[in-house]
Amino acid sequence: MGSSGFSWKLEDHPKLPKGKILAMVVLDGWGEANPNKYNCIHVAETPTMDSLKNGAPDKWRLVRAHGKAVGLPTEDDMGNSEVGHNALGAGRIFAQGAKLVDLALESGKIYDGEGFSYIKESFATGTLHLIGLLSDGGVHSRLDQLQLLLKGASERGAKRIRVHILTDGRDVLDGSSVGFVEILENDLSKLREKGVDAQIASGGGRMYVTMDRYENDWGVVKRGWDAQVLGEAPHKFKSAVEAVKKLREGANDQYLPPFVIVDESGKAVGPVVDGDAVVTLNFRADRMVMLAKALEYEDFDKFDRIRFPKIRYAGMLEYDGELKLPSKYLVSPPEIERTSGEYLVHNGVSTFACSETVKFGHVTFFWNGNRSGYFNSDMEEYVEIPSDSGITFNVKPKMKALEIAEKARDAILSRKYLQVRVNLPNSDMVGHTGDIDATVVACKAADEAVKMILDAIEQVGGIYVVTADHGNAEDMVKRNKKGEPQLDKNGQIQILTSHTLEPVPLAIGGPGLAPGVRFRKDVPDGGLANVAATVMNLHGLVAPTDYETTLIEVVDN
Ligand SMILES: O=C(O)[C@H](O)COP(=O)(O)O
Ligand SMILES: [Mn+2]
Ligand SMILES: [Mn+2]
Repeated sequence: MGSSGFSWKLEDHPKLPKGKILAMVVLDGWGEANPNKYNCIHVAETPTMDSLKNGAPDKWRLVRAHGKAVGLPTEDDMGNSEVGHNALGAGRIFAQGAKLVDLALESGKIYDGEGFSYIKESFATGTLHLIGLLSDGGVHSRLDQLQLLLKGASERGAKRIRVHILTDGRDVLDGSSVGFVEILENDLSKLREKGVDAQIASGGGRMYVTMDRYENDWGVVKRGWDAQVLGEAPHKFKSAVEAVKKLREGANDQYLPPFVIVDESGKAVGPVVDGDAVVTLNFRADRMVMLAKALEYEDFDKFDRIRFPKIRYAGMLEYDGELKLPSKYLVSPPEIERTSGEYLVHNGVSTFACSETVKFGHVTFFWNGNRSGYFNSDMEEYVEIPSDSGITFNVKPKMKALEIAEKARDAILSRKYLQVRVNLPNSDMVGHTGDIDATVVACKAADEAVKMILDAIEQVGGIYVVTADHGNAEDMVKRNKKGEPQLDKNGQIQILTSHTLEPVPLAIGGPGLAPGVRFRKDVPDGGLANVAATVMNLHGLVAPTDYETTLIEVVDN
């Protein structure tokens, strides 16, 4: 015990044994909603998940996975992977990036911080570049925060501003990009009236330009770099509204090719040059870390940057607490410390975690409170299965679910680890494409993967915990206030590519689960943050007192 009285040691649970092998399965984007034809989980054959739901009613329940339950600003905020895995892993609810940026902008504190002072040094002679996702999705960024920052920066001396937009269509409806660009253009023209030289300089669809994650495909970041920093892209336009309208003829918002805005003489209006300031607008880390590395690291070999301008760069947030990246940021991230993963290794629970690349950081980095690397490499093993790159996942909806399940199975059967944790990406990644038939295939594949893991748990006499981080595949249509599918102006239903506000299932079981364990009835509002204490109990440990309460009780039979 340290002088502060803090100790990593957790008390033994009075009734539950230690030493059981536990599988922690997170189905990404698997919510619970009314059965209908837009509910791909309902339409798909999912016998394993169905049996968990119908087999043992006191061992299956729903938990909240959106809004305030996961630290988001309002109950209208859908859940997402970052906040969902943060809550699952940390066992407490932290005000998340979206909320912290809101507060910093509202109070004006964002302008008093070290990050803003740093970029401000460039305002007198350089250009301020803002790069980020342009939508009101609230998952990675929010339009209103960009609007406030534009106003705030111009009032504080930014005389030349260039915005590099990434169109969304993933956390918001496909096709909505045009409207967001129009709003931004309107704001920029008002700034110009006030004498600020403000323009959109480049753009592209988020999944094709810049916002790759976990180093799945550096080519995506390079495409962005070329447009944003070098001012080079295959498509050149005089206006961003025109660019997006035109490029949408060939691709959805998420996949628009890169473009640059050029002046009358055909010259790009906003490459990044020595002496400029750059802010990456996204508060969420996973899809900004790669660009942050390209902007910040002197030594960098992921692609040829051609030119590495000397700039003052700040992230909206610090994106990686372990790497301290970026070194300058406008708003401090939530301090997610003492996560369950760190406690467990201190209490003898060896851990194996696995997913494929596109979700690998979810069960490691997000799970551990936005921290990369191991807590204790002797007790942890994290395995990444390479994802396919350069495709949209409706083309291969089974993704690597089988391979992930096999790795988990082998880890369970090896009896080397007391916790085997996986993320199964299918329902989320394919759900985001908006392809309903493919999403049905995806859900079935995830269900089969769950079965393989539960079978292994059966063999070793272990325990399973199956849950999800937020909804997605259970509702693939935009609905009106009455809950009916919403039609667009051509009378077509509007496909919902985004996550949802639905709760997610939580199931426990397995031969190692002590008799008498069941879900308590007195935590009806339980959310993802309650899962960590629950899992600690199932490892035979009592959770720290400041964790959200456990969802289980042990009754004498
Ligand atoms: O980044 C994405 O793919 C979406 O914006 C959110 O999905 P995730 O939160 O499930 O990663
Ligand atoms: Mn997710
Ligand atoms: Mn998702």
